[in-house]
Amino acid sequence: MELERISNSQSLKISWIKPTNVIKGRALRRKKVIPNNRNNEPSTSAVRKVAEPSPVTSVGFKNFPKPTSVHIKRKHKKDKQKSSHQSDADSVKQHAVEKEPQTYIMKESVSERVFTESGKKFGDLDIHRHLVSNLEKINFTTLTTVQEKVIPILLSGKDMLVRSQTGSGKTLAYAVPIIDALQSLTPRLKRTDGVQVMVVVPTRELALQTHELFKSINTFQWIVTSHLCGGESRKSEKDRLRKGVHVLIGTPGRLLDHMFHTSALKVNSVRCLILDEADQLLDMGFRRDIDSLVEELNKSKAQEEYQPLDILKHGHRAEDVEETEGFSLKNPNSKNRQTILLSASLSQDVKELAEFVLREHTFVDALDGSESGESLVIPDTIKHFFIMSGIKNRLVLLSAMIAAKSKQNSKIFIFMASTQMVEFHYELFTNFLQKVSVNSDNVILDGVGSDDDSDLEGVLDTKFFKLHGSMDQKMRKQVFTEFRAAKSGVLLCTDVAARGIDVPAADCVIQYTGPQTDKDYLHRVGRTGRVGKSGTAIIFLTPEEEEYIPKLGALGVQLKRLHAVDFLNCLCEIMSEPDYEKAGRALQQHYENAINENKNLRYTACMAYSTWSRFYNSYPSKMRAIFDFKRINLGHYATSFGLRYTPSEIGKIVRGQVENIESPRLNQKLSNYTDGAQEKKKKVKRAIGNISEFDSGLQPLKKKKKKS
Ligand SMILES: Nc1ncnc2c1ncn2[C@@H]1O[C@H](COP(=O)(O)OP(=O)(O)OP(=O)(O)O)[C@@H](O)[C@H]1O
Repeated sequence: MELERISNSQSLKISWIKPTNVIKGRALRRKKVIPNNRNNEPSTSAVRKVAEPSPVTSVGFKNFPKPTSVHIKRKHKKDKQKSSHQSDADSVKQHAVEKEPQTYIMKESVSERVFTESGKKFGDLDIHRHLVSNLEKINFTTLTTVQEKVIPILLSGKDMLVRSQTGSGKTLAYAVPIIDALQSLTPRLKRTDGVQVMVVVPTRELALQTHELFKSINTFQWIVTSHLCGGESRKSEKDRLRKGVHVLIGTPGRLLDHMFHTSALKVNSVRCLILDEADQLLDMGFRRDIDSLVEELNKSKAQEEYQPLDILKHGHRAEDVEETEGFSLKNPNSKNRQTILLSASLSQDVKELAEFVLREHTFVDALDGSESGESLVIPDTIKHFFIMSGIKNRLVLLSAMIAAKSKQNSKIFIFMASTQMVEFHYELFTNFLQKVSVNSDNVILDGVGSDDDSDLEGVLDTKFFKLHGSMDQKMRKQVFTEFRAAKSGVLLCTDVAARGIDVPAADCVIQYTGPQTDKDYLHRVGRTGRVGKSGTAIIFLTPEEEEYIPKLGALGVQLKRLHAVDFLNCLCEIMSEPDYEKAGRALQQHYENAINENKNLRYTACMAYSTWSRFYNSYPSKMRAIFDFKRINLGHYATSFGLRYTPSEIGKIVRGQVENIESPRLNQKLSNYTDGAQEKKKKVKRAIGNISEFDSGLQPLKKKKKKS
């Protein structure tokens, strides 16, 4: 794949295999599984670097913009030689006037159009007019490309494999024809008729979200929709099922659980099975559950053929019914079940699943012309950026970015490696960033835990949310619903929020920890730029990880560079410090002090660091050359968790061997201040009492001139 270096923005598409557009029947034959993309990955050496190595400074925030500042003790010899000639003279300010950022782009890139030129409307479809008017009421008037292609085929009763980019409206593409088909059944559906449509999705949030969409478009009160997703009381779920459900949405485990253990769940009349987000279902290891689910549906269907209910309903036994070629949702006599598989990417696994669950099927690709195939397409409304900083500065840089984005009323997803990492940053930001405040003498006052919180006002006009798999279901539901409804906010999350989740107003995705696979990158960024809206995706990289830029470039994702200084400036206001470097250092110090003084926060930080390092150590082999655990400086990473301990000391704390290490190492490079809680409290008190004499450590904050 030939790459060239350009500096403008273009649309993007990843294409691994020569594409075809619509393949009828069993075109996708089972093949020997070849690890995804192995042979097509470009040699990184064939791709020119994003920026020439810049000289390094090892002091504080001056090394923010140095993409190649590499000071790692455990580095390989070769690398050492390479970096030894780099001088230590660069600075943020110098960097700010650097020439235009460079980007990589695949020579031929195409994009998927969300809406077609035809401008076809829901009103043009042969569906119930009440359904159309309700869709229009909730602002669904024009069909998206995938809807235009999928709805007629779905209504014709064929099995289908659908590939379309994130945020292209796949859910509505099946929800509309399903509701229309169910409303048209005669005699009208009764509660006792059992489940007619089963929708399988990978996560609880997605089950909830999909159900909400069904509820919002369903104007026919006799059609009952519901969702099962685990984490809720099984009893209340059973009660719901006993009353009768027609469209049942759920995660594979919970659906199977009820199919085996809830006699009231009647699945022998399932007419349509939807497997949504198929790539994620497989990535999450649900293949066996899906196989069992399909087998269970088949078994109950076979039993149904001899049940008297069938004779009562249709006046004859199912075995007497002439089997129609191709199932129709609208045909009550059909013995076939229609199955639809939807995915944003087509991996070999997805194709194999398609072969297992689909009968003679149609392949629908939302890309125009014959340019589709085994590809993963990202909306071209998303602009991709990377930001590179020294490892030690990551925490402050993220804080600065949050501050800058919250000024713009952004709605942001921030992806992190682990549950504990999300918990830690949530605690830290809500208590020590959002409430960080300085008094009239420009001395930092802590958030939680300070003697007098009354002076503190939130300095960030944003709300923090957290979402990860270890939260209980009620909480997850609440957070998800609140974040969706919020006008702006910051969601700290694990990959549990990476796929399928639809937060329409989300305009920014930040990947604070790199993705484990390229596909994860694409799904994460797919949380923004939905249905034609614009979005920004930013990935944090360290100099050691810079090879990820050309790797993504080779896949058609062009990354532009962002500069730390643009965000750090926002800290000046928060920290009341005109010099952004000093403001950054002060914030890091503020965090470190808070963590040092607060036992619980300290332990959470240690856990976060520990789980992050396990995550980093478990990158799949294909990514390990870039995210290489052996090359990173773990001590610097400890600093980025606000910890003053060495990695081995952190290990002891996590294992419960010690609660605290008495004299934690001082972060000399970031710290200009004296350490210690007592000392700091004294200083704050002196400042409050208008004592002008400060310890030299606090001088940076004192320097600022009084506002007139
Ligand atoms: N025809 C339409 N007109 C306007 N908005 C639409 C239309 N169809 C869907 N949407 C909106 O687009 C957003 C994305 O839809 P949806 O979640 O179905 O996308 P998706 O393709 O399933 O994405 P992902 O692959 O990330 O799950 C939703 O907010 C949905 O309400």
